[in-house]
Amino acid sequence: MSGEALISLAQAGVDFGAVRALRDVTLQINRGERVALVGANGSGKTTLLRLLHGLVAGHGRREVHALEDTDGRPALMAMLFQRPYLLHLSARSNLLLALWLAKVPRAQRGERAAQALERVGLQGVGERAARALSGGQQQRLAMARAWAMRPDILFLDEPTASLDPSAKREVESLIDAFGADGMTLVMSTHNLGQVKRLATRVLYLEAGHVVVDLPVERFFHDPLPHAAAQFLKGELPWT
Ligand SMILES: Nc1ncnc2c1ncn2[C@@H]1O[C@H](COP(=O)(O)OP(=O)(O)OP(=O)(O)O)[C@@H](O)[C@H]1O
Repeated sequence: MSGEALISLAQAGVDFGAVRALRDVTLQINRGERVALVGANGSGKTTLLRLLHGLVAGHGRREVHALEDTDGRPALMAMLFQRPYLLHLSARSNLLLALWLAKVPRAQRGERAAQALERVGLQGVGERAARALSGGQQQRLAMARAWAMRPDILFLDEPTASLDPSAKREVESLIDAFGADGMTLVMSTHNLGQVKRLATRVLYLEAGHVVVDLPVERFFHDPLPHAAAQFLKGELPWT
């Protein structure tokens, strides 16, 4: 149900040796939200994505909630990285392999892979080598692979940072469409225009701490703490 809690963190943190990458994070990701994580380099955005996904061990409490409309199944998650990790196989075989790893029955894999390629507009290149596709196509293939898993939550770590403007637009419009389909999105980005276009809620991180957590329109209009305001004005490094 829209608005129900999917993941909660309470007093959560992550240390890498002596580096305190995240500290004292208490928040909830709710169904249907599109959350943007912003902040300077090293502020902890990627670590927060990884902690929410469960890819990194932290301290404090992390809870993945049972969904109301699925007999108590916990939310399914997928992650998209800045540079997609694709194997030296055809685009279609990359999808088939992911479906096999996800234990999708063999009889369904072909159809699911074809649907996923079509969903991202790559139906014409299924037999081409994945790594020979353009950067934008590779990212769309990674999105198809995530979509094929039918995740409730998609985490995206700077998904358009290494793309040219036209590929960026294509990937952005797919992210937007996934959100419109009801997928909950949590995305780190250095692109404030993208935040305006895609997000409903913004978390601003500073030195591993979530300093601002606001609906997107308030983030761009409310008075913010000093460093966050400087960041918005482009006076802090964020490229
Ligand atoms: N595997 C790791 N081992 C040691 N330190 C790490 C590791 N991953 C991240 N860090 C440190 O944790 C802090 C937060 O890093 P993180 O990558 O989460 O920041 P970020 O906001 O995503 O940065 P960027 O915008 O540059 O991607 C940084 O000081 C970083 O150097």
